[in-house]
Amino acid sequence: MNLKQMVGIEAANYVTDGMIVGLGTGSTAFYMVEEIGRRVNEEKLSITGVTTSKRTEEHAQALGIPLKSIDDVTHVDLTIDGADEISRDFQGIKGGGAALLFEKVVATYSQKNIWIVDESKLVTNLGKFPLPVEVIPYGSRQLFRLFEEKNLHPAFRKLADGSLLLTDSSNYIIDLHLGNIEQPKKLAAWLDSLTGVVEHGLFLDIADKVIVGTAEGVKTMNVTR
Ligand SMILES: O=C[C@H](O)[C@H](O)[C@H](O)COP(=O)(O)O
Repeated sequence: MNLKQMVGIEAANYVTDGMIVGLGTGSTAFYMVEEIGRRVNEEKLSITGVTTSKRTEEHAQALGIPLKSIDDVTHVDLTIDGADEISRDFQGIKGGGAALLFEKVVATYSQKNIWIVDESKLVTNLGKFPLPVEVIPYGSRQLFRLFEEKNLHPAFRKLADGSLLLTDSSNYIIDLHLGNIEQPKKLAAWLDSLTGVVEHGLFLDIADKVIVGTAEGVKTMNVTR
């Protein structure tokens, strides 16, 4: 079993009957969705899933997990999702799989958030992983120029064929190659203030628990704030 599978299965243990569960996106969350699907089918676990991307929606549907839109539930009990980087103070970068917007919406309305990662995602400071910024296409080149002027080293996210990636909401992603983010909250506030920016991948003060897959086994860290 690989590390992503280990943490995916471990996190699925926190799901209990009757819960409304946010289902994250990515190669780690994939294993959590698989395990929840197995429990729904084999153990008759009764839950409602709220997905964070079209990809996860298709996956969960194929496994027979009952789903509702975020707009059709009163609350979300627990969301389990991957992350691209987690700093020592449990702040994160997400969106390497372009799902940051729906992920942040579901996380925001979730009473608890668990992140599942392998140990390579744990960092001292955020920023080595390029920070995804989701922008509407109209005016996106102006934002790109602004990021260039500010030496934020922007790059439009592209598909293998060279065309611009479109998110589930038909927006573009500009990745900022920052190297090191010294003040994540300041940067997040600035990005939030920009017209045309829909969302960014700084997930601050969101995680309640981090489950890490290491060569020595699974380690669970509870976040206290
Ligand atoms: O947009 C994608 C999500 O934020 C993912 O949770 C994140 O990129 C981590 O994905 P993975 O588990 O595939 O490394």
